[in-house]
Amino acid sequence: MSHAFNTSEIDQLEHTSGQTLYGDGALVVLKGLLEAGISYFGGYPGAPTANLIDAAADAYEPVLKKYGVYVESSANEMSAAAMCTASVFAPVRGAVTWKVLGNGVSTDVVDHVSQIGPLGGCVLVVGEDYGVSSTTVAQRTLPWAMKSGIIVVDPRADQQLLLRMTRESFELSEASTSVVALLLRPQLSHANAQVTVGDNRIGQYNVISKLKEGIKDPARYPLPPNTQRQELERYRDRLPKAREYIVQHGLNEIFGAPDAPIGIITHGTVFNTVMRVLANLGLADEDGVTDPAISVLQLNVVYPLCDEQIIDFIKDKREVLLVEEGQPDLMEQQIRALLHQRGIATPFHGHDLIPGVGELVPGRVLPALAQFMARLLPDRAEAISATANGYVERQKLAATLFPKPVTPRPPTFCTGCPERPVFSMMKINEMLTGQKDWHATDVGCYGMAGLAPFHMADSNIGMGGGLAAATALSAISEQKNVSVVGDGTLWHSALNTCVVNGLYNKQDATYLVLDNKWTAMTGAHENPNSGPQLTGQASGGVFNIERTFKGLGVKHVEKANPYNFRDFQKKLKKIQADPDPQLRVLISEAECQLQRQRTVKPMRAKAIAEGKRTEVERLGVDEEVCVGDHSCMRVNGCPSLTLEESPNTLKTAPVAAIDTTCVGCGVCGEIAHAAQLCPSFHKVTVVRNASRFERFMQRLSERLLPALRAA
Ligand SMILES: O=C(O)C(=O)Cc1c[nH]c2ccccc12
Repeated sequence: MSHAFNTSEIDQLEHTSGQTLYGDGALVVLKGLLEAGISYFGGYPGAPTANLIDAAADAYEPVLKKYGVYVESSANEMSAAAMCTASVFAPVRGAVTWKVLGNGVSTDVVDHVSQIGPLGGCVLVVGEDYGVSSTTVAQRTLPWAMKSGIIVVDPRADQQLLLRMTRESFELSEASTSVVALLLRPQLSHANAQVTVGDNRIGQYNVISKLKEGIKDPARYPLPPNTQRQELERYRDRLPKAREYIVQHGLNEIFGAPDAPIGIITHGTVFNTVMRVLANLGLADEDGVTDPAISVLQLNVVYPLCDEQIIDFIKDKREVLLVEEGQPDLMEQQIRALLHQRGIATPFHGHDLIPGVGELVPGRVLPALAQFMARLLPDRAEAISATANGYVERQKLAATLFPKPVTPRPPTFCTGCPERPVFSMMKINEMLTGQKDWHATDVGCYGMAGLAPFHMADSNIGMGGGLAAATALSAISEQKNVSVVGDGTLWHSALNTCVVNGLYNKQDATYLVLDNKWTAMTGAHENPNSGPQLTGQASGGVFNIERTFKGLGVKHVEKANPYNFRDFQKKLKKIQADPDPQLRVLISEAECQLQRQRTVKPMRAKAIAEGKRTEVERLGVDEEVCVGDHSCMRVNGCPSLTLEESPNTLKTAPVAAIDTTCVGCGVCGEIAHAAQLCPSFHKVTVVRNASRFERFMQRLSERLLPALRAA
């Protein structure tokens, strides 16, 4: 199925040297991978590189297949990492992708690949997100990579450079027999730009032109005594070769005159923030040309650091400021140690001036940079401080221009989402019985149950670890455990981590499996449960959740449709009342509503255009009947359900109203009834291309109704 890219975008992947490509960072990286001549690509979706998986899926049939690239949607990050072994035992290039938190999932396998060292370029495209715009844990890839001898490429936000760095990552990997992590931050993956491309290459060995056999070399097995030798070679030979490549090929860049008296060192897309702030302070122009007093060393590779390059940059400067984002501040520690070791006395600043924790957005860098520059450029100090203060003042002023604080809009379940009724029911049960269960959830849409109006994700600890997070709690607490997992996370890792663990250790818990057929939260990706593979090819397995649980020996398995409130409620109560102290499973089965609408809407539009009769159901609220108690909303949170001023001036409370985005799932009406009998909800059937008889009846009632009202 189509993911995010249209045909004209994908066609550009075959553009040749000198032609252009317009697209987002994911498309640019995929072009770079083709220019590098990869033989395999895989990964597990996660923001901010889920769109790279989309691009590969959309490009598979028209492009990647022709180039003989093996493409897989890996079961999890560890599977993806394990695939990189192809580059260890054959001279083939390949790339895999995942988000920063996936580093941990992949670690054991990546550590082995990295220790032996790949023969063909091996690149991990990691979605870096220290600003947690799409992630739960603030984390840098750098410390993880350093402990495993993985090279880290962290390009500034410039798509042309990103294309080059994607290709160079493979060269760098081969030159140093090392794994390379190419950081793709949201500022790059989600920004569109035009780039000039190169020619694609076809890998020497691939799906079409196959390798005879892998290189069998017991001397490279990661077992002692090879292990100790590999560790020695990694630090004695391989990383120095990486440094050599980085310097010789100018992967790091200097902006401004290298002998300018004031130096700034930065990395990744933090560079763009620094340049923006310098421009705001009048110390650079909008094109990034800095004031003659300032030069900037941009590290597009943050590990390994190239000692001589850094020393050369710093040694004759008056002062240098390192603008490093986040913790641990490993770049700062390394540079400080290096300066100390070489006896270089240039005053060096870092997190003593720059905020040490959190994303370095312009507003946080500006005061620090202004203070640093004003001190070093006394003749311009007044102007710099005035500009900086002006920004701060204007920010304060802007805040006062809003009459009230802006209403917070936490993310929530989509209109018609089949997961909402499950939490509504549990919330209503809690209200009616006063019994508060412990809800250990996982990573997925259902994690949003932790937000208003449910507050029902008591622990949300890592992908695939939800139920397991409650094993000790189940044993040492009197509270009942009701844990929740989605189908995507179940097949990613929870099946082993939670289910096998819970059954083996006889955990007393109710496990709710929200089976919506998609890895929905990443932007609707295929998982074993969805049917075909990401590439559209048929899957080789049967992934039946109910049978899987029964096969593992779960005695009590129930399955229900969450839109059928009464039946679901009955089964939920039954399973919770089961006194047997072991794992009980309730599967909630209904397709992700967004995905369903993506199939249903075009079909409906076609039917309407063909003059066929169609029906759409919508819910409505009778504003005269609604008393404004909002029981329909309090345990709901549907984005289509909102408030309107009451038409009745005697009723002061705003009434409930449903907008036209309603998909007619009926949950709000059910909730209103379950929470308190509510007569104001009604269902409307919108009929298109109505039959003659229907139109006749409509005209008749239009004529009769006024007469009846008058009577
Ligand atoms: O939707 C996302 O981007 C996620 O956070 C999902 C996800 C994918 N792989 C992971 C590994 C650890 C934690 C979360 C994820």
